[in-house]
Amino acid sequence: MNRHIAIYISNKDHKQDFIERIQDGNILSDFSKPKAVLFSEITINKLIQEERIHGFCDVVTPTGNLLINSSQGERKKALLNHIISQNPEAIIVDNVFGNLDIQAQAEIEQTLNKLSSQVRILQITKRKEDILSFIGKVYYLEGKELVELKLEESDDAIAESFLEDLPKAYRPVSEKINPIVKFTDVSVHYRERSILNNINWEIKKGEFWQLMGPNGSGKSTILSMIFGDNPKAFGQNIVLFGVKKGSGESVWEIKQKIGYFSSDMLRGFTRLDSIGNMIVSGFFDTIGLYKTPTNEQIKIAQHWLRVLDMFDIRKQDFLSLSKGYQSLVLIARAMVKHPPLLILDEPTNGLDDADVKLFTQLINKIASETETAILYVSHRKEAGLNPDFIYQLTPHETGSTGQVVKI
Ligand SMILES: Nc1ncnc2c1ncn2[C@@H]1O[C@H](COP(=O)(O)OP(=O)(O)OP(=O)(O)O)[C@@H](O)[C@H]1O
Repeated sequence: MNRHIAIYISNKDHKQDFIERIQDGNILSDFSKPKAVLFSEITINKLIQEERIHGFCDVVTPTGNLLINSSQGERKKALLNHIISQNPEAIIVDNVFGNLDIQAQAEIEQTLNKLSSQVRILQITKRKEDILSFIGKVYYLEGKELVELKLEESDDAIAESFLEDLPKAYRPVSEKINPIVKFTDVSVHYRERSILNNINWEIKKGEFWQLMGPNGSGKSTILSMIFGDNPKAFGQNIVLFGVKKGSGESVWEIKQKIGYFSSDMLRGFTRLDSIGNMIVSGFFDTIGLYKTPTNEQIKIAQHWLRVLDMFDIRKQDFLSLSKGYQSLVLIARAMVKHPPLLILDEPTNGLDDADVKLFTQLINKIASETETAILYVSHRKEAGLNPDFIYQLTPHETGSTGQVVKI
């Protein structure tokens, strides 16, 4: 009999609590601690905490960098190698492919496949397409009970959502701000390692781009030079919104023109705030509302609430929403000021199948109804999400080069 099982969960299932119940032996006792080891971003975040406190942790990356200075993929591969070296009886594999590039996904699937002849594997997944090939039975949660799922019989269709038009531009994107982003011969090194080599790239008004590249190829480095205050941007030929980076504009001025959403943000919000306040706070780039919004700002935020069909629950606590609905609110928060550029950094990581479909509908709507350029960074090509162009990074010894892939 096949000993390996998957549990297909949704965002309503409170994954972390569920995993803790398993680890404590309250359910599926073959996978309790210390028999089973957890392969999850939850483990990686705990290890990074350890690094912050002690300056090191037991998991060593191939580059020798601390986990905190490693790319998402490097972290995951390092954790899996560490787990294998511990010779566990069983492994709980959570969100196995999140943040991994196509090659790393294949490598990890192969490693787990090999391990599956000696080690029992319990996969926890929110995406059907991620279910590992050697899994025997798939279950879902009904309350606290596990019920077998017949994949071929399950129906994932969702209704058309977001029927109301998006609000008109708060401040229309000026004709003069074009291109929105321009990199000319941008190269980056960390110590003696070359990361980016002569990147030449332009994002024009209203364009929808996907930035792709293997783990560690420099995607986050590019984003941090646009959105963050990465010192590596200093002295480079980067023009953002018509102004050369480093010529006097503050990070705050740049952030005013960018809407940003990353799945990591879902972990960052802990304070109690209403859904409505969360959206309005996007005008001020703050978490929580400290300034009094103008009537116009309130009207636009209310319009977004209606688009999301959340007007009637606007006073409800943001944290009471499922992760998928929190993502939609945070995208509205990023868009409320109608920025020239919307950055979506691994936005679907951790979302379930139904929420990804809602996300896709909302992003397609933003792409078709606004002048905002979209920069979407992900390894996944989500079905139904249609960027105009892909900018592909290809790693070399001398740093990654980039090329535009026509779709
Ligand atoms: N502060 C730093 N010091 C040293 N090396 C760094 C630092 N920040 C990033 N790197 C290295 O630069 C490389 C590019 O990292 P980056 O996070 O930009 O890649 P990525 O394409 O976003 O990867 P992923 O898809 O895995 O998130 C990695 O090898 C990483 O280890």
